[in-house]
Amino acid sequence: MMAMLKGIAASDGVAIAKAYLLMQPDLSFSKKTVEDSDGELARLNDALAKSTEELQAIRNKAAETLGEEEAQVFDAHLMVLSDPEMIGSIETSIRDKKTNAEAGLTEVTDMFIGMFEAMEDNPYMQERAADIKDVTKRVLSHLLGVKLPNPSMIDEEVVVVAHDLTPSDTAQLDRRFVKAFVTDIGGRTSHSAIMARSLEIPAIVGTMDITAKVAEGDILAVNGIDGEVFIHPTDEQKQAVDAKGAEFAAQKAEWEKLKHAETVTTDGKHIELAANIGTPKDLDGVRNNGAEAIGLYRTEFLYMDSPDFPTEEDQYKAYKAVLEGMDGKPVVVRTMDIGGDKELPYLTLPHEMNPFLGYRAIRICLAEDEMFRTQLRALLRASVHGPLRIMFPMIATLQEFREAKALLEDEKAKLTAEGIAVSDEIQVGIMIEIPAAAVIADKFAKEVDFFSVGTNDLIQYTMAADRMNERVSYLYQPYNPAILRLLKNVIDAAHAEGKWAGMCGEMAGDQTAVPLLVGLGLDEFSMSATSILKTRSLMKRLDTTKMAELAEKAINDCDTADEVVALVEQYTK
Ligand SMILES: C=C(OP(=O)(O)O)C(=O)O
Ligand SMILES: [Mg+2]
Repeated sequence: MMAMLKGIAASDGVAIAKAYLLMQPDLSFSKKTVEDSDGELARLNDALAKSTEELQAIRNKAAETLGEEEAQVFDAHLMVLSDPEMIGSIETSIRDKKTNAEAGLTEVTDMFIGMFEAMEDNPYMQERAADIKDVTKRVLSHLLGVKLPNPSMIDEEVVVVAHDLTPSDTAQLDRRFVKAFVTDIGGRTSHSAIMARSLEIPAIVGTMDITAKVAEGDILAVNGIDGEVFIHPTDEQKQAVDAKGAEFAAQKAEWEKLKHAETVTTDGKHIELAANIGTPKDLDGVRNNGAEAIGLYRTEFLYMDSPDFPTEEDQYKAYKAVLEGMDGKPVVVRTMDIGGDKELPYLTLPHEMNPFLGYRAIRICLAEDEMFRTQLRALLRASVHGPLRIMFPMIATLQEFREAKALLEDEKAKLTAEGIAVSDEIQVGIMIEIPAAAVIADKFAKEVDFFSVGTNDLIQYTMAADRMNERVSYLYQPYNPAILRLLKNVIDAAHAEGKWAGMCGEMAGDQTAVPLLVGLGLDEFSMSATSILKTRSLMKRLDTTKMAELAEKAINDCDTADEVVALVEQYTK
């Protein structure tokens, strides 16, 4: 029997290629007494040499594809490998204690890691501890003869199979070679899934156990449209997946024709279709998909792509590039939203039971106000290069908004006093992604210039269903009447104060949600660039009066999400 696994369809497209397991191998070993110390020392030297060679190759590849600065982290690893004090101590330990190389290595590196980690106030030493941990893993893998995965070194066509992919793993994937990825865990709004959609890499998440069912090199046929993966596919299964791919390509070609078209409903209402980006490099995709604006620039990726906090100048350059690249079209830049599933290697955050409910986004920014001020200054300086809209994430209370806005005003006043030009037209808004803010949207609407609803978080907080957890994905219900009522409250509150309401969560590009959102009067829809053209195609078939009736019925008459879906189908037939 050829196995078929179902998961959550996270990024459209199909692929047939062999599996590349991106998994941490088992690096456990037992400590042994070995009389032949010379033999163990030779094993150690061999593992050190192989690790050096491997790291040099990874370093060169990183310099080539990501730039010299990004490659520097590997220089730090190479330095650990050639540190005479550490290597000398490992050799002494192997010889004097007559242990195997694995035990000698970890005894010494554990000691250094413990010592550096204890220097809690010294970020430099914390980083050294992380470097030593990484290098120890690599040397151990050679001693044990197992493979450490290196996503950046993939140079043939593969389907990446992993338990989970972090956003930084995903950023390293080279789409020339990585034809798809499939994971055990995750949800449609995990950041790796969102990134797969912008990179146009077909993806399936939340299969539960693909890593237990697939071995390195197994052929996989991935249908990212329906969330199906075939292990050792038969010829018929391959043909079916290829046919699905061809059908999708034909549909994409149809949508392509709308690249320069206006987004207007059948009754002539214009709706702004915007794109979400993570870096200025995404601008090509934005232009190729005919976006009318940028509705969300997730600036935390600028921080994640950098070996240390990006300087004001680095940030200014990135924001300027995006504003200029959009050629006069509006750009919503969201201030840093680290935390949850997005981590910074150089910002040690406390380990938390519930990171999505913890220290993240604006909460960090208001506490680390110097870091925040740097970003605000960079944004204010960039504001002269195009219509900039600044947005604060994870706002729960009015105090937070006021405090953030006051810091912005303060930096603006300082820049002006220094004679540096700042635009007077900057709009300042917030993400609505915490139910508390959605409920008192009327209060916020008096003070902000706009709202952008972050449904990825708003749904998880409202339904108490982790957006990353496939086990509760059945509760992650964008069409639940509870969510629709919250959205109505937010949109109506904005309009009552003459403000605009947009949405930059994934729901904005969800084809079942779009008719409802048009009916609720949402002004701006921001989504992965790759969803724009199909959404434009859909909007051009909708009538706003009919959709308003649909939305009203969904909110007042439907009891469940399923009933809402059935109603949408009836209204869009
Ligand atoms: C757009 C959102 O922000 P992020 O996905 O980055 O949390 C959201 O929460 O909907
Ligand atoms: Mg969010």
